[in-house]
Amino acid sequence: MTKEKWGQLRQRLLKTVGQNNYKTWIEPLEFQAANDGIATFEVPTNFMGNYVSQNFADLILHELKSENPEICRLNFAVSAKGSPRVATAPQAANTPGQPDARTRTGNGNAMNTAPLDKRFTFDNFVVGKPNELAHAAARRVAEGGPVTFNPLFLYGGVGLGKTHLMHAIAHELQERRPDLNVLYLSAEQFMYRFVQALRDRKMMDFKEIFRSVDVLMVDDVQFIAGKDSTQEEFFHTFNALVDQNKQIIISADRAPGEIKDLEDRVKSRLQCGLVVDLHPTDYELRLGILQSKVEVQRANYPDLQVEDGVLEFLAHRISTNVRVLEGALTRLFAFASLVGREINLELTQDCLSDVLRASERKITVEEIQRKVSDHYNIRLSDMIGPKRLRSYARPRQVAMYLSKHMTSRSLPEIGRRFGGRDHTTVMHGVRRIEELKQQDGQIAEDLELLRRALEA
Ligand SMILES: Nc1ncnc2c1ncn2[C@@H]1O[C@H](COP(=O)(O)OP(=O)(O)OP(=O)(O)O)[C@@H](O)[C@H]1O
Repeated sequence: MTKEKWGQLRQRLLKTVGQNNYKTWIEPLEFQAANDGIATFEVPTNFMGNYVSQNFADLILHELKSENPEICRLNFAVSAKGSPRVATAPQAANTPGQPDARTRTGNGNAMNTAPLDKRFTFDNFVVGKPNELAHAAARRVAEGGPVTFNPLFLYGGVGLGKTHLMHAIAHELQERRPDLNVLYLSAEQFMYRFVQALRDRKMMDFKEIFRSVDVLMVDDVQFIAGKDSTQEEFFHTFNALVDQNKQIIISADRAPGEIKDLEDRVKSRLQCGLVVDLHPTDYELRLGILQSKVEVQRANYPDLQVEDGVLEFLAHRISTNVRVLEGALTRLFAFASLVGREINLELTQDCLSDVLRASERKITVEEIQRKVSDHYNIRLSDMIGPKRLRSYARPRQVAMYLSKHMTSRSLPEIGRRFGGRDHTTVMHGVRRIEELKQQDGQIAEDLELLRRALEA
């Protein structure tokens, strides 16, 4: 393998990954060497190395193997050259430290932004596997350096920390780049301002304010779905800022492509930067968050002790979202302080019995069948019935797969609920989806979406 050969191979990747991904992630990789089956690339940042390794490693390996079948692993080494090279998506970057001539100083702008929560800082954000990529991307944008991905689109289920990260970016930018004009608001506020400007015939002012920010942050963008004029205005604002190479950060409860009633052109704009997902929390992350939030509670209740095992118990039992977890802890401290008792397992079960019961909610096979048939737009009776057409069989297999993984039902029990099918049919269906999940991005996306909807 030589650098020249890599130059040729990566052209093939351009076709597979598309222009935007190619420019952002593949082009900046500098091939160094291939030794002992390991191909080493130099990357401008750790973040880029991680992202490429998680998302494009298989494709890159596939191309490299066509040249040198011995290559079986990739290694990404951060460039020692210092300043990161900027991937050019979609415009050339600003030079850090040299604000654009149009930049207005300070944070005060004529538009009322949503107030930032002082607690939502990077220091208070606990990082684990499910949110590490979102956190790294947010940190990167918060440096206020060259615009590498525009927009940064953060999405995830309820209470997983999207707003926290957005505020953390805004706080950090205020600190590092006080010269930048940062505007944070919810999509609802965007719409409200827009409607107000229309009503007061102040559209020119509205446009002027939104087009003169350096960083625009819009939270919960799914809110503008179905609101045609607001979407239209948002689209123009978005384009104007991207044209000026101003950073845009968006959050939503789902991926751009999954937001119903959002115009295709808006979806496609939202997808053209970096889209990162905050995954549902795992046990370790929940425990980490609880430990960090206990410290906060201790400031209010310095005399209260938490017995060993309580946090582990909560992290196990409350897996819905971080907001619920946080609320449970606040309640626990308040309750313990009122009754003058130590926080132990018994008190926790007494005080939080309703929260714990709610978290025990069991997902049923019937619920899964309903959700899956809605998702694929087929009738429930066709999903359960005998028809073997692919358009029914695939959703049926998806529902079998989810039933196997999200309920405690055995294969024969699942079979019975699918029109009395044999357990081997269920097993075959589950295996088929397991295979497809690896090969077919659409199936993987459907599964993730359905799992989230069922867990919500
Ligand atoms: N990783 C984390 N570390 C510390 N706190 C967290 C973390 N994730 C979420 N939280 C806390 O959970 C609460 C809910 O988070 P946040 O409001 O950011 O969620 P969200 O994803 O914006 O939810 P929604 O979709 O409801 O707007 C906040 O108090 C936040 O500080």
